[in-house]
Amino acid sequence: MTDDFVGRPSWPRPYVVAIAGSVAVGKSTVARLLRALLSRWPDHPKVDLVTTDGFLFPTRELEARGLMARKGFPESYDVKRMIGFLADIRATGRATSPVYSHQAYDILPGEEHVVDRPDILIFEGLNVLQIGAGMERANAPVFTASDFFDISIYIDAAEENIERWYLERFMLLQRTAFQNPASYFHHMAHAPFDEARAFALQLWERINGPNLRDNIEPSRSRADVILHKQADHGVDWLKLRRL
Ligand SMILES: Nc1ncnc2c1ncn2[C@@H]1O[C@H](COP(=O)(O)OP(=O)(O)O)[C@@H](O)[C@H]1O
Ligand SMILES: CC(C)(COP(=O)(O)O)[C@@H](O)C(=O)NCCC(=O)O
Repeated sequence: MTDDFVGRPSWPRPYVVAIAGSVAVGKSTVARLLRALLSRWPDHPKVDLVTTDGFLFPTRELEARGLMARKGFPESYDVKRMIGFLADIRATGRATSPVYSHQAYDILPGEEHVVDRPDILIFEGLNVLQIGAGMERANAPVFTASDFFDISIYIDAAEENIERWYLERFMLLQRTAFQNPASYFHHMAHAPFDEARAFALQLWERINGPNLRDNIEPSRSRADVILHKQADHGVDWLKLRRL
């Protein structure tokens, strides 16, 4: 009755789990594992997973704004659309998100991921705990993504390990995904090891490393849970802020 009066949904809304952390720290691995584990619980079988790379501006837009070397930085995301997505999930349990392809290195035109009343939504991305630039300004956002989370988990590790995981993943992709002529990095498919590694190191040193230090790590203290990984990906400690 009260819910009818204030216009809240009378069905149980999705429980939203946010997963944050650096590029290559293991967010998608943890998210997929969590999804598989939670799906097994008999009382909430429907678990959906959405990644925030779907809310990156398309390459065309990033190029127009001079942001191709700032991919993953706060200004490279359509934050308004992302908050709108989360607000729709809260209000109706249903929403659609654009789809990003690592192969195309771009948003896929015309494709969307439809979320339809899951019991649990895992919302994964390096920016989920960021509060947006210019909070002091008159046009400061009314909501931040965290307003829509039931629990948030920050995956943490020493930067030297994350950088190594990034380089290892790049070298693995060179032997596999980059071999596909449709891959954005196909020009690296046959590069000698040292050249490919130097290329990946530049991406880390110019984009992902600075983004970790300037924007991602500063959001860590907002997480409910910090899960710290050691060099072999094993979790050596876990901190709970509040539950
Ligand atoms: N538990 C793990 N054991 C072994 N390798 C892992 C583990 N977690 C992540 N990795 C590897 O580390 C790299 C980064 O993980 P990924 O989940 O892709 O990170 P993110 O989504 O944060 O960019 C990948 O190459 C992945 O295979
Ligand atoms: C799309 C991303 C911002 C998101 O990274 P993710 O959280 O999926 O690992 C990142 O993969 C990226 O493209 N960074 C820019 C530099 C690079 O190509 O690594």
